[in-house]
Amino acid sequence: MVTLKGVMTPPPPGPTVPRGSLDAFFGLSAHGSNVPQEVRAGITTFLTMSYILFVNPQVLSSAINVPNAFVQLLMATAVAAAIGSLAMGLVAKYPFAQAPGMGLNAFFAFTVVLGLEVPWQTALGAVFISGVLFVLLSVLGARHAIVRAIPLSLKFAITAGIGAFLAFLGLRSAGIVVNNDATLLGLGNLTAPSAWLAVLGLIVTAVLMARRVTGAILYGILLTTLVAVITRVPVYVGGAEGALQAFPGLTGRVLGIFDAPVWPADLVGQLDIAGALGLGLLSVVFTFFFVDFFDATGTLTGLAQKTGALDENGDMPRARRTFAMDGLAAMFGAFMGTSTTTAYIESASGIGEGGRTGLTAVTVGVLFLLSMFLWPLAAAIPAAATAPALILVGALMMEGVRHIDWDDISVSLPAFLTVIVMPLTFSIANGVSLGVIAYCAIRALSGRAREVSPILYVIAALLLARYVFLAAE
Ligand SMILES: Nc1ncnc2[nH]cnc12
Repeated sequence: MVTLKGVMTPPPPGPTVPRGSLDAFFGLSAHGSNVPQEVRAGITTFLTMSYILFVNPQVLSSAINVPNAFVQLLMATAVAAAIGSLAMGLVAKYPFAQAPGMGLNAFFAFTVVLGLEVPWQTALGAVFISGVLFVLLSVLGARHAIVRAIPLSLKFAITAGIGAFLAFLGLRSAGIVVNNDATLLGLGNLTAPSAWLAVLGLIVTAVLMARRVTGAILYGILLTTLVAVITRVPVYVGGAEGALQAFPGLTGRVLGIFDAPVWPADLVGQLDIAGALGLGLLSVVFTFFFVDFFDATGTLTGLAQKTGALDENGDMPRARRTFAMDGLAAMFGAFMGTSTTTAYIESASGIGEGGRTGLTAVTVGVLFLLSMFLWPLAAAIPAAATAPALILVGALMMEGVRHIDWDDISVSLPAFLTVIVMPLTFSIANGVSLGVIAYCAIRALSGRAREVSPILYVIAALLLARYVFLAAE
């Protein structure tokens, strides 16, 4: 059995008397934090997730046909991320930022719109309905009951799996791990600019962290960006010259870093909820809901664990509100014209930087709003500069696996599957699913059926049914 004894992070020492209204609202000193620390954490999280401003429009514009689709989608992404992060910071008061999720956007574009030929407006309606379901389950407490039924060993494994997934995202975005037709994955060309920049950033950031420099991750990102800009290596989308034209922020013209926001008028309010309620779309709505549910459950539990916020039972304070904010963000994002907005695992980088309260998420929200003006500057941060943060945070999130009982195969195999399946299938939801199914199956068939919560059996059966159903489609 895994216990939380000796695992919980004790509250950091520090003053506990609120020193101002910001302090009182967010509980800064109670969490051993302060305004500069939270703002620094917010900037770090924003920088590690700012890629979504460009990647989400890239993915969605293949399915959403409106004039000037890329820029309109960029604005919709920025507003959805801003409102989602502000809501999380102000209502749930956790340092968790939100944005349109990877994976969910690809499912939206390639499977639902291009594959099933569902109009994009109807697909947005399906995202909205899945958000409503999510909020209802959260507020009614059903989601909480499900999370409570998940054993602690799997919760640690979920955090570690997300860490592995994050590291994989970083290694992949830097071109250190690449596609290989024979082996699926292989080592990239380490002398390519993106790869060597990321390796440089990784070493510099790790050394700064080893020397306990506060702000190590943020300095690592900024330093790597500076090297990229000074050396003008082709690490931006479209190569060096393409990047200089596409992102005027790189040309050195001070005014070039600003650009006027464009209101995404062709996207806002275009969702077709009535169309999505049709019976034929039930499985699409269910899939959006299911993936978001387990994605968010994994992400939020992992992040809460990382902030040291879980109580002695492994439960998260203010869970209903927190999850409701995730569902609400999905609803609002669909209204803006983007696929499911959800809590971001990249928030772990800001937490690693000391972010403990909602002020971190509020900072991220404000930066997303500013990025509607400053998006050319945000574009100056190459993926190679944020990759080291993802890899390092991934390493930090592995820490919990030491509390898993590796001598008990009924605990270790499900935990191991949870960890390994997330990066290998590019999905948090798949990792959680296979872990839960394996846990129930092994316990039930090895004479320990009663040690598992009945709720977990029901979930495992539903998850299994979903895989069978998917395979039959
Ligand atoms: N779907 C997702 N869930 C959590 N964090 C993410 N970061 C990028 N995509 C994500």
